[in-house]
Amino acid sequence: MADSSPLPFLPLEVKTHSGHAGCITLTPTGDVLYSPHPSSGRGIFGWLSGLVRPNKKQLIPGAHLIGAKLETPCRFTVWWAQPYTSRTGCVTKHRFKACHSTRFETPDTVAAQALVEYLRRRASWWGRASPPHVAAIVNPVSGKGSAQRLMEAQVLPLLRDVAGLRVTVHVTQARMHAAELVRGLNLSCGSSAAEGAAGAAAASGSGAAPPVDLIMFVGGDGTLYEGLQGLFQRPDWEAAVQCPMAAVPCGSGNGLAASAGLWDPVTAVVSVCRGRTEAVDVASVLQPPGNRFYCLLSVVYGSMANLDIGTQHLRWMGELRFHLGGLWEIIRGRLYNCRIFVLPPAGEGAEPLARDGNGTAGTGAASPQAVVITLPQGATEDTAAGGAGGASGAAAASSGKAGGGMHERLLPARQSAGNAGGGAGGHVSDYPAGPPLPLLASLPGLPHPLPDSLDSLPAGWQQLPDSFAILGAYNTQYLALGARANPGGRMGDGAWDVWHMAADGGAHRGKRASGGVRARALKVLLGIEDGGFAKSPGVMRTTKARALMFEQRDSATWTVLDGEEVPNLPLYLEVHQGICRLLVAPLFEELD
Ligand SMILES: Nc1ncnc2c1ncn2[C@@H]1O[C@H](COP(=O)(O)OP(=O)(O)OP(=O)(O)O)[C@@H](O)[C@H]1O
Repeated sequence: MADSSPLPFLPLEVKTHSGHAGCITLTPTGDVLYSPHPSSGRGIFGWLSGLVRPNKKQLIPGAHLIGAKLETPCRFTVWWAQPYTSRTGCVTKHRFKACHSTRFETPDTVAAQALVEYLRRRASWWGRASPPHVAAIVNPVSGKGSAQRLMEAQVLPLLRDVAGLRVTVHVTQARMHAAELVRGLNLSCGSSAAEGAAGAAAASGSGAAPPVDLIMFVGGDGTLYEGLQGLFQRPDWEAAVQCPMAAVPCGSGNGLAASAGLWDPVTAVVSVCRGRTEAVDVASVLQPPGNRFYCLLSVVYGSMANLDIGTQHLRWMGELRFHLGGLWEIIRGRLYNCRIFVLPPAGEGAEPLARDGNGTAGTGAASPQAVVITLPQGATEDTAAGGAGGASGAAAASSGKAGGGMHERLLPARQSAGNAGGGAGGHVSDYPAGPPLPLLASLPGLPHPLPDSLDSLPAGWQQLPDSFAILGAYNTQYLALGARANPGGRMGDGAWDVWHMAADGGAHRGKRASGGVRARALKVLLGIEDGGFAKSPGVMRTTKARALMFEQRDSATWTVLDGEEVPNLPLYLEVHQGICRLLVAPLFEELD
């Protein structure tokens, strides 16, 4: 942090707000030092006030600086981020709070301005000469509805007034508005498409907006998910995906923020100032007849979906709703049917499964399951379907419910070109263009419905059991601030982790989970906050997947991408390794 360049405005003579005189300098190691002059108080009153408020040296470590705030042309405070830790089970969370010095006054307004800008540039401008431009997309209804207040009370004052960053605030007006806003941004790493510039100008209500260096989502995971759709819909998506994204936790779950170490809004702001990013995988998800979604957090089904979508009416509770939903699932104890095939990374096999004579994966190797959920509206357990016929019934029911309407508006559905190679899901060429899908493209067609066995699939694919208590595919470690559902996961390793608690075969092929399964599900619930459940052998299994095919065969639940419901149709997922950049905390580390 040492700075050898001459700083003509230093040392700067100042007075503290209590009237003591002193000077501000920089130490050789880059720390900001305020040193009071001896006997600098104003006569007897200064001496007395010195007793009450000792006029001491203040040393602000350069490594912790975030900037300075100019309150008037001649008054300013110096700000830094104080590191502290909190602990959840075995996880140590590195966090920051924002602190500021006493208020300094100087008649030399030019020097004050120069010092403030110097400190901001050195601390928070990512080594640039001019401040980065942050586009903040704020969802006013996420979480308990306090995102906009947090933005105005905590985030904006620090980012704009202390760090000196350029911040453009866009408040979402409706569902999917975040996608529209991202499509319209003029990104510094995107093309200067007229559409982008015009959109940004319109969105901000001003003239031409400067190019955006970071897209910051102030809300929950759903807000970022919607923004991600917009990013990949841009004609310049190949360049645009290089623009880092940040998740400021103001939603209910905030799994992405947690997975990046942004535990609270202030820690997120400090992380923006530090500007550390990591490459993260994003998965393309294809759904017939022509929809393509992008997600970077999770695909969940059954109990994990129900505890999220089934508790939307409890949104006012914040994250507590997920725990209550999970508990309810355990009490009800239900198993869910689906069909799932995974393609593990080369050299890695899926969990060994018993096979019957015709190559179908059996369920004998898996152990009991857990539990479940709040049923989708109008669904009863009796409507749960176990076969392909049931799947189409479920799909029909869901298409009435989810309708795909929101998504189809976003990603206009195209009619499949046909059964290319025999799959009614079509071929990848029938879906919107985007990042290449070599694994799915190598299939003769996207099978719809999914086959009963591996026989028609190329070598390498594996089949998982078809009845689960818990099933989720995760990219990141956290699903919510208090749910480390994927301990040890790596969000840039090119594979997603499929966690499953499968039915036990025979006696447990019905819809009810056994007592043993409920007990294991309870272990998951109790140990999910820090991921401790994974240390108990046999509670859940995990399989890595570069691609997967999934079909819902139970109408009593939902399929959910990054916390957002998608139509009840087969989905085909392929991971794009490290395709996007995510802002992470300064001390970010993915734990084993
Ligand atoms: N102005 C708005 N009015 C109504 N809904 C909106 C508006 N802006 C965004 N939304 C919707 O709000 C929903 C919830 O947002 P988000 O997912 O960010 O919060 P959350 O569900 O509380 O958090 P998490 O996903 O982390 O659990 C999203 O599905 C989004 O479509």
